[in-house]
Amino acid sequence: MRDLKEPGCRPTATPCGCVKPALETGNLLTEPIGYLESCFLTKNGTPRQPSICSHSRACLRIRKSIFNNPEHSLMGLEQFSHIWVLFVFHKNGHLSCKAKVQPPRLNGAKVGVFATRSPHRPSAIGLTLAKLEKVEGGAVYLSGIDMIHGTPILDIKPYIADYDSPQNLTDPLGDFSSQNNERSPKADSQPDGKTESCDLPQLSRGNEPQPHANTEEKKLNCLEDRPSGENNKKHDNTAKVRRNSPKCREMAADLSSEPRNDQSSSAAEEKINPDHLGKGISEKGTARRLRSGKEANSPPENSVEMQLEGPHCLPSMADAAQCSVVPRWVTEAPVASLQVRFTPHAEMDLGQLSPQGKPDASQASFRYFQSAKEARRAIEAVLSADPRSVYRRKLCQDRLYYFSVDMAHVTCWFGDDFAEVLRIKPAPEPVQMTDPTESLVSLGS
Ligand SMILES: C[S@@+](CC[C@H](N)C(=O)[O-])C[C@H]1O[C@@H](n2cnc3c(N)ncnc32)[C@H](O)[C@@H]1O
Repeated sequence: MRDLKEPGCRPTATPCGCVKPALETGNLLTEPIGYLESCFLTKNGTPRQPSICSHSRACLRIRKSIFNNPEHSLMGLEQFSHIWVLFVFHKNGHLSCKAKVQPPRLNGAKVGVFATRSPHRPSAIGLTLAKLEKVEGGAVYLSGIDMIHGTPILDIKPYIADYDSPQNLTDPLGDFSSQNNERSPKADSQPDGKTESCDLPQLSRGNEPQPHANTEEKKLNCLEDRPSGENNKKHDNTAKVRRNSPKCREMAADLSSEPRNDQSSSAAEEKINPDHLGKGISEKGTARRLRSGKEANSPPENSVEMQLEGPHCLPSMADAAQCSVVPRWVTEAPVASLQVRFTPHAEMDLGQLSPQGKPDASQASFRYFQSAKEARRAIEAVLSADPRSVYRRKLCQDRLYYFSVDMAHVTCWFGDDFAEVLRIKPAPEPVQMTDPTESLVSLGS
């Protein structure tokens, strides 16, 4: 095998005397294709993964400095339902070099940064799967996002289930479709020309294509290998619940993390024993969480390691190649979803924020949400996933929490298993997106 030498930081000279292009060394200076206009104004209250808040919305306008005719670069994209968005965590404050981080889902326990979706990573690059609402000229309209207003976008690519979802690569024995004696077409054509890839159309699904659902399905295929008929039956029911609930998708999604905070409590010192990081399909725990958020809350924080033990399904590497596997600490993390309630005052406040397009002179109006009801749903989704950092959750539990989504500036507080919205005021105007003259983004340190 050829020796791969560390390329070092400096560009090298080629025989012709030119400087070796940055692409060769990977030391990229790249230019954002655009800056996101997002309903989330600050990091506070921005969901940790796109699946948490399907009502969240954003717009990306391709910059004219990238393509003279931005609309040309988007031709054909409208035929896809979802796109990958690559972006820079530009509000991290500094570049992070912590090898271990503390995902909020693990409530203080640490894990390697590359095993998480933490924004704090050596190359501050984020990857989000967003729903493509529409393409209009040189602009792309998205929903289900987890990026803040002004985020520099490096690239977008279509989501193609056949390429991007491991279970679409093979069709192992024991999958649901064969069990039901129905062969499912790989792709269903939709009237609008979009192609929706779904292996299991006979199972009930939400209103919108759910790329994440495929991952769940493959996990279930693994579980089918379990010998007990009873288990299989249970799992069958679970499968249906999981597909129908957006919460299911959210659970596996929340792997974001915070940089280690030395002020945090001793629980933050909890470490995950690598021996316990077994890859397992955590059907049981997931079902338990779905049945009762409170129940899921019950294991004490220091039982994280215990929960990592005893996987229900330990696929071999061959199995793993056929299905998407996540460790149990992702699906069985000790942080449950919260109940969300609004005080009468907050309800009244919300009613006073008028929907977009029908502004009352005396009222603020939403830019991204179509109604106060939609805004309410978004606020509920954000809060039920508990957007607080581990530090805030543990040491500042009784402090008020603020965040802004679209035109709503929300004040709330948290109890043990609930979040209560106290006030909703008009948020400050977001910064207008203008094309900066200097926009080269240096990736990494
Ligand atoms: C955990 S990251 C996950 C992002 C992406 N889905 C991924 O997996 O790479 C999402 C969090 O990053 C933070 N965030 C979003 N946009 C950001 C930006 N432009 N700069 C810094 N932090 C950002 C928000 O606090 C949000 O909750």
